[in-house]
Amino acid sequence: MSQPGLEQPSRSLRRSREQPRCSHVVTFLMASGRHGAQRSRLLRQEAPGDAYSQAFEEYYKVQQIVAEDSWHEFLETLRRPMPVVVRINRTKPHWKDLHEAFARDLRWLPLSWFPHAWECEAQDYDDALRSQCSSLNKAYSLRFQESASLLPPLLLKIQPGDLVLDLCAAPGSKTLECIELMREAETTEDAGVIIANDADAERCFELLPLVVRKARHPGCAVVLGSAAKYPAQFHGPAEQLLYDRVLCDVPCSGDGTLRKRPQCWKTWSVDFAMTLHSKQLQILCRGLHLLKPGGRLVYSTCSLNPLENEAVVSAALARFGEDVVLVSEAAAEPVAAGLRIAKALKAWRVPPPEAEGGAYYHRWEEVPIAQRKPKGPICQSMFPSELSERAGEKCIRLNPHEIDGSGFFVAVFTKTLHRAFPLDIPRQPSLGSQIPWRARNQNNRYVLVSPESPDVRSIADFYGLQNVPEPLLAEYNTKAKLTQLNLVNSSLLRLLQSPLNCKGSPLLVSVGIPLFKLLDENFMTNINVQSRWRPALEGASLLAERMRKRRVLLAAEAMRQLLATRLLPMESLFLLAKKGDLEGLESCEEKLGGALVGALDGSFWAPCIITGKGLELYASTVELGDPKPTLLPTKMPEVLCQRPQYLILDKPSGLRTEDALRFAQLSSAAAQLVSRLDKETSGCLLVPLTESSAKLFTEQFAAAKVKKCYAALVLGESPVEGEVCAPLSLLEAGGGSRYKAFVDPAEGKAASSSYELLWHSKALGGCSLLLVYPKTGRTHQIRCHMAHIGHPLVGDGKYGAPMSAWCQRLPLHCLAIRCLGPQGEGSVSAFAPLPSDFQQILASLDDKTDWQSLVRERCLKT
Ligand SMILES: C[S@@+](CC[C@H](N)C(=O)[O-])C[C@H]1O[C@@H](n2cnc3c(N)ncnc32)[C@H](O)[C@@H]1O
Repeated sequence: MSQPGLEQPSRSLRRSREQPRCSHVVTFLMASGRHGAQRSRLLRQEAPGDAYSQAFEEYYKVQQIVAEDSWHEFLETLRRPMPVVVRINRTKPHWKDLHEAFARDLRWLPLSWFPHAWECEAQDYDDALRSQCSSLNKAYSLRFQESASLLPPLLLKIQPGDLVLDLCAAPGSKTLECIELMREAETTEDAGVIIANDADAERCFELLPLVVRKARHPGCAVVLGSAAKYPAQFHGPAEQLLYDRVLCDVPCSGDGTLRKRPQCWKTWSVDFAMTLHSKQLQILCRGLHLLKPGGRLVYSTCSLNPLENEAVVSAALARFGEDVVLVSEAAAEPVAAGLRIAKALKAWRVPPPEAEGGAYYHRWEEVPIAQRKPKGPICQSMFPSELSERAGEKCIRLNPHEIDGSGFFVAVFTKTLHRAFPLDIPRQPSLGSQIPWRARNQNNRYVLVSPESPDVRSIADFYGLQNVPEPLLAEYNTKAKLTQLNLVNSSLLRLLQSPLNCKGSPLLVSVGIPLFKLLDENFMTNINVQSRWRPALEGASLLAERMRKRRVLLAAEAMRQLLATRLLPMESLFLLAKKGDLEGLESCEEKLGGALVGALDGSFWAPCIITGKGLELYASTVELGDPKPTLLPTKMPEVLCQRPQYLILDKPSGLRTEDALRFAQLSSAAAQLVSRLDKETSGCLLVPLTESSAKLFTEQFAAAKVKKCYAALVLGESPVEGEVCAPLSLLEAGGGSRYKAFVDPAEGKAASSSYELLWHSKALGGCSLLLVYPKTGRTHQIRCHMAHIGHPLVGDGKYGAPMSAWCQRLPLHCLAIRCLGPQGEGSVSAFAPLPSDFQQILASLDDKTDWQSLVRERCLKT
């Protein structure tokens, strides 16, 4: 699965999927003893949007969708925010740069089973990262996609040249993923067709074409129509056109995605899923009918409900008999690469309608007539059958707590035999070279146009186009005026020309890649007709290869200016040309009209118009994106000391200890954690690089033999020196960091810290700079001990200090560390100078003191 030529991050850096990330929460809840109920309530109250539904819990407990001992973990996972997952678009020229930027950024982990997808914990996904990723998403350098939803296209196993039908495509994430997979597998540019169908007109017109065109695939068409009635098409009088791959990502109740939409807990109901079952079954059956023998169909939902999943699959198996089979080992490769899948259900029960209440039904015969379709919501196909055992064995469930994502269901079918449905005999004769969709519905606006037609010739002359790309479909507006030329591939053209049979009239919403678009009538009224055609963004790089005229190249700085200001004035064009920063202006004989503007290295093309003002950008900069997209550098630890057996890092505030470890693992895969610093605390972090040094350091930490010195800025005037001996326990708490320590004389673990006062000020309400020497290393020890003696750290809201606008980080820094080193290496020691953000806080109290020297001298003296 790895990409040749690009180094993959080491496997050792990948998070083990065997250890769910919420395991500490679960362990905590299970081991919570007498405080258990109270703490569990605490968590529930703090869950986003009060994420709780009694009906949900009752229903899924009856259905036994997870093992009893996983129930709490399952529920708690559904209440936590999800990690953010992005998939890098490998059809973009600079995708490797972006991939490497993700690899360098310690906040992101690669998804082991999907190449070039990256995952970031919700708490690390701050506003700056969100805005960067959202720009990259708009420019289609990457795509946000939940990890579970990456699976269905992968399991389609798309092959070069496949005909793919995506029956429920909007908003188009999986269509895009299919196109990317298709491109990867393609041997020629022309191969492969994907039809993106959806029944929602608004999504189909407004969203889907915009999304799928981002992939610039000439073999992609968007169709508006009901999946259950998707038309049959024919090669000849009797040979039905069948698809190699069909995706049925059906509309569903979506309760697998409650983590993403916590507001839906409130509206969750048993009845909703019941209304969807029949529609899902119809869509799946239509998909199976349109599948080629030997082809693959993937049925998927983001629902947890067996009525939408296993029941639909069992019913379809019953309808198609031996003609279709479920693929076992469908997810073998992703599983081998680390994806955790769960077995599907073999048995389930059907609930009575919510308003009726009562016991759940085991068998169809138990259902009262009034509750059976058409009077009631229940139908026979909702019940398990003798085929459910087989379905349960081969279908795949992705459980939220096992993948730390959404709940998902996937079934993969293949077909052994195609039987024509009597209704699918063609009623319409072939229309030769034309597109029969138009004959069935005049709203279908596409007509095949020859490159030799006068319209196309005049555009080709204006732009000096050698070899007009073809086949071309002309798009007409409602006034029968030609407004757009689209490039399709020959496979898509063949498919669109095949006679079709349908009662309704599906609508071709968009086809292929727009190459040229007609400018609006009100724009530049003084130019001639051919100048009114401008290159479209989607076809820009394809046209640039063939255009001999109206193709302008800009140096990087001039390109940046054009993108920033959207206009390069006429005077500056001549100046740029004189300096050699602009080429090709002379090719725009007819000065006004469309042009393509590219970076000098040819990697980036943008449609423009030359107007009386100058060169104007005619595309959204958001869609164009950054010519060389990347991520801003993240915080990295510094290496204070490196020996074969260990590293001492200077961890910046804001970086998690786990991320510092991943940095250390770049030196040695055996690096491990034997101590921690809070995310907001900076300073010395000792990381052993071998098993023997890990053992040695662990023993010393346990025996309180590791000497540490911290700088801490606390509230109030502290005594000149002192010692706090107060046993500590941990309580789960909300906010970014999950734990809170509290002094617990009865059951706490022994903890002691001594301190000395370095400096005191009455400014800003009074505060003291201390050197603190923790003898033990309990979680939040210094923060809790200082709060305990009435001097919490400045701004440390978790331990009772008010927020301080002038103190933007936790003022706690581990200055020095010392302990016994591995044999032959003497003692281990390092000093981490006060970081600049800590110094700035001190400077806002007193900008005359040399804080660095003051702290260093006192620390090293002791
Ligand atoms: C789960 S979403 C599909 C998500 C999409 N595959 C993606 O990955 O972006 C289900 C889609 O089915 C569409 N839909 C609902 N009923 C339909 C029908 N009868 N035929 C086709 N599409 C339908 C909805 O409009 C919705 O866009």
